[in-house]
Parts: sequence; C-alpha cells; structure tokens
Amino acid sequence: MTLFEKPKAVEDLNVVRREPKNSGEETILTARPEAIAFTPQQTALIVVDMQNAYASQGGYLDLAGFDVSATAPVIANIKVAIAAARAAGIKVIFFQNGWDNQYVEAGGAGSPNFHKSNALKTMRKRPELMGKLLAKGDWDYDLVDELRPQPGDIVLPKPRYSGFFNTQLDSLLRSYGIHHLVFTGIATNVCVESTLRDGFFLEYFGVVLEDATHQAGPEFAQKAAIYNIETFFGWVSSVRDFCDAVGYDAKQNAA
Ligand SMILES: NC(=O)N/C=C\C(=O)O
Repeated sequence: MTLFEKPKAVEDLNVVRREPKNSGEETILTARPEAIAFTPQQTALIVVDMQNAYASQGGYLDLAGFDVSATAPVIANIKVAIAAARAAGIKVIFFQNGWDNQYVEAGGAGSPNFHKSNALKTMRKRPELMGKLLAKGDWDYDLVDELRPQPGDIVLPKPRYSGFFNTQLDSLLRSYGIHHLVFTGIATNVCVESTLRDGFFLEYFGVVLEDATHQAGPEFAQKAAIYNIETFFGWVSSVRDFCDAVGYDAKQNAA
C-alpha cells in the first residue's frame, strides 16, 4: 500500500487473535487461607509423578525405605479430580519423573542430583536395580494403571524435582494462557512443593488439593509442606471443594 491509498476498514483485515482470550466464567474454590477465584480455561490440573516409582509397592520409594502403604486413597482422589477437570475443560498435565536408562539425564557426580537422589543412591547400594529405578521404558517409570492420560492431556517428562526445570512447562502454560495451577500427586514435600514454589516465582497461582497428595517421608513432612504452601506460596483445598467449584458431582459420576 502506498501512502496515498485509502487504508482498509478494520473489518476487512485478517486479524490474528491470541486464544484463549483471558475470559470465561469465573468460579470460586474454597481454600485455605482464603478462597480463590479461577476460570477453567486459564487453569491446569497438574498430576505430579503418579508413577509406580512413587505410588506402588515394589517401586522406587518403597525399595528406598519410604512408606507407600497409604497411596491407594490418593490415587482414587486424583482420579476424581482428573474426571472433574476434564468435564470442566481444565487442561490435565501429567508429570513423569526420571531419566534415560543409562542415567545420562540424571547428571554425573558434578550434579547435586547424583548425590541426593535416593533412587540413584539405592541403585548404587543395590547394583542389580541399575537401569530399573525411574528409567524410561521400565515399569517403575510408568504411570500407575489407574491414572491414564487421554487425548488432549499433556504428558511431561521431567529430569529434576521441579516441573519447571529443563522442561517445556512454562512455555506450554503460557501458550494455553494458563496462570492457575491445581496440584495433585506425590510427593507433596518434594516435586509438588518444588514445582509450586517455582511457579510462584514465575507468577503462577498454585493450589494443592491436600487429599490428592502424599508425602515422601514421615507425616510431619506432609504437614510442613502444606503449612509452607498455605502460609507462603499458595493455597490449599480438597478434591471435594474442587469438584464443587467446577460443578462436578463425583457421586453421580461414580455410579
Ligand atoms: N516425585 C517426587 O516428589 N519425588 C521425590 C523424590 C525423588 O524423586 O527422589
């Protein structure tokens, strides 16, 4: 177009519009220390590391001496939260923690992960487990049978405790216009809290559904993580309150 041509009317222009627009119906989630408003379109349900490693007898945590005997109700509660999220149009994102079966992605002795990971330490103590714990392609790495991703969900491999580190999480969330994160999964005091904290620094609002999480370690670790989240980094709610907020009748859908 030259300077002397008449500009096109705005209606005639081919307009690029970012989707989703920052709108949608707001809902209120009962939470501690205060209720929090969110719109399903701008919210993701994050299912942290619900792998055999963390939730099943014979998985990594169990073999490393952590108690996983009470994870069944957590799995059941996460299943309800996932169904409620899908029904409300909330994006469901499954994290899967671990590395290649040669553990190159775990980092060598130059990484604190090499020295602190209880999976790597357990395998150094019991070399017959090498290539099994948290190794891609193995049962330990797989998500538990009860929680299966569906088309439209995102499955995000992650090599460290925080889901924001060396992953596409931040860019995926921004591309979907998501700024509220509802957390479930294991372990509350490690990967859930790490991701929620990093999210806080990146300006994401993080809510934990307490009864859809479980700690690695003694019960005080769960209490401390929940206290930290409630007091400093985010909000704490329950699966029932989440279902109520998005209008999902868990009882009727179970029948
Ligand atoms: N998923 C987690 O919270 N993981 C905790 C410990 C580990 O991976 O070693």
